[in-house]
Amino acid sequence: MSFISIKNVWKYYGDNLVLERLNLEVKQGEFVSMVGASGCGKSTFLNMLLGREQPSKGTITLDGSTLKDEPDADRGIVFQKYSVFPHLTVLQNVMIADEFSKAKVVGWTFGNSKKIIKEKALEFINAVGLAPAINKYPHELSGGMQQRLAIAQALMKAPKVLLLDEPFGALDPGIRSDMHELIHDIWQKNKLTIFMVTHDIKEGFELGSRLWVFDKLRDDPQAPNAYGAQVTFDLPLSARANKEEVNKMIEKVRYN
Ligand SMILES: Nc1ncnc2c1ncn2[C@@H]1O[C@H](COP(=O)(O)OP(=O)(O)OP(=O)(O)O)[C@@H](O)[C@H]1O
Repeated sequence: MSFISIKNVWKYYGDNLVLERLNLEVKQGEFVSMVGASGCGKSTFLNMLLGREQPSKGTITLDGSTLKDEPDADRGIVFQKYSVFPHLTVLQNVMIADEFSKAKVVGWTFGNSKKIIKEKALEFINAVGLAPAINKYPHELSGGMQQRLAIAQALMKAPKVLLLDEPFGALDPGIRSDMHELIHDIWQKNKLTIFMVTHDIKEGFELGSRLWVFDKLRDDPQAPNAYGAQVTFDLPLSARANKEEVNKMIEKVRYN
């Protein structure tokens, strides 16, 4: 049985058919890069995986169960725009990700529970290289550091699936390549299943173990909302393909 199973999924917003006939199986530990034209439904697809949107037709199952219709600890998400709280320090921002889930009954965590959360937070802060900045506020951090903080927050809940919506789009090229190393290490060490939307096809090839291209197979200019996008390419990628291989594959996707 696949870890994530997408069976005949369609998504409409009103009369607008965004996605159609999605049939995909994903194994645990895969890193799926997703590319496609602007507006073709990539974020909509991520939102369905997160449980923030529901398929209009079809089913998505995780570990054999239909996805819960709201986000839960199984699935963490990192957006391009940083989701950190401006009035909290780095340490507080990471701790709060866990405190929210533990605080439902008592209102706030204290004592031993807080100590455990702090130790866990420090571990993730360390893993994303923010140890020297634990007492800094987000406005004192660079864009790359803020994105590292958002990743540490997402990892705090030990998600099985990490959803990345253009996580590095706002970063300078040098910082981007550091972030690529970081996310690659996190993926391998935590045996995560990752779905990443990117506009940078090269980034998609370099990071993913599989690449999906979203596109419309049918398009009617008179009725632009009549057909939805599908996954028109599903390419397995060797882990960290070399540059020459990446360039060849990019050409293949462009000219088909
Ligand atoms: N909540 C919503 N209500 C109505 N329509 C929506 C909603 N969310 C998305 N859409 C529509 O669904 C289509 C796909 O949008 P989506 O954001 O998923 O595309 P995308 O591929 O992620 O685009 P981009 O690459 O520009 O981020 C668009 O036509 C958009 O207007």
